[in-house]
Amino acid sequence: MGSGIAEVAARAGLDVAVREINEGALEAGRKRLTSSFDRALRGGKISESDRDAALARLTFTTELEAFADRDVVVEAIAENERLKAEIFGTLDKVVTRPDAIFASNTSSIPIMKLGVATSRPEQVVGIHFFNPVPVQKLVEIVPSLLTSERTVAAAESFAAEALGKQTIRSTDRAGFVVNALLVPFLLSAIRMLEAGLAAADDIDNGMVLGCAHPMGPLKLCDLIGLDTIKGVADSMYAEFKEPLYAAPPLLLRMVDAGLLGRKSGRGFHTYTR
Ligand SMILES: CC(=O)CC(=O)SCCNC(=O)CCNC(=O)[C@H](O)C(C)(C)COP(=O)(O)OP(=O)(O)OC[C@H]1O[C@@H](n2cnc3c(N)ncnc32)[C@H](O)[C@@H]1OP(=O)(O)O
Repeated sequence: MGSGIAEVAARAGLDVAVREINEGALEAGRKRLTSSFDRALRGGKISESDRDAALARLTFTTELEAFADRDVVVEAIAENERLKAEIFGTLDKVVTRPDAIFASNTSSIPIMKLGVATSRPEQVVGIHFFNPVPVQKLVEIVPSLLTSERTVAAAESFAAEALGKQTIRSTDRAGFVVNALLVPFLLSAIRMLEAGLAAADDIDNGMVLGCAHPMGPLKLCDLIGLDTIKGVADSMYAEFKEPLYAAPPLLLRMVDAGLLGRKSGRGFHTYTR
């Protein structure tokens, strides 16, 4: 989702620094961004000169130090609490702006856990985007118990006024608003497939043609990434101990097998990249 967030911010006229863990990941991210810009160009959503201007506003780096002077930093790494807390601890040391906003795009990890990894928990907030970021209008704004009202207002203004998204506020509970409703539905679809009740295409067609969903639940799992679904389910299960949030064995096996959905070429469906 990081590339989608960077794209939306650059198209909105902001100066954006993108950091990836190594050169390979950086190149892959740059390619994703370029092809998404090209898609917007083909679809007539952006002119060639606006695309070039947006691309010129993006810088790519492997160094976290590039964020020293930033107003807003949005973390969008894998759903792993330990890694996210480590990144927030490092960002706290690296970002020199005293009033910077430290945001996480986490779907399910408590913002409080990330806030207390810094010396500035009042400046840490959830800014949660949805896939595909350039298309979905919603952003969830998630203050922790220690987030200041100034930070929440700045996060809302960043998402709504700067990026043109629509915001809702959520309490800092795993899953927030949308995933608390969506993830049990997606896990139910996986359990239905696992139980042999119906084929993947039939489950997907059922919800698309019967309930007018834009895509079926198994295709949506593939779009989000099966590792991400597992990470979100694990966080929600850890928080509430509700069986409906427990990742089904089929999901666990597919993640172990590297069948992660669109990004790996195969999940519940197969994709050509
Ligand atoms: C896990 C979490 O924490 C959070 C989450 O992300 S939960 C997931 C939330 N997302 C969803 O539920 C997605 C539901 N699905 C959809 O909205 C749609 O199926 C979809 C937008 C993904 C694709 O739509 P579609 O009609 O099947 O395909 P398509 O016609 O190719 O695309 C529709 C539009 O979206 C654009 N689009 C599709 N994928 C895109 C992408 N990856 N990037 C940019 N634009 C994209 C297309 O250009 C097209 O735009 P126009 O209508 O202006 O031409």
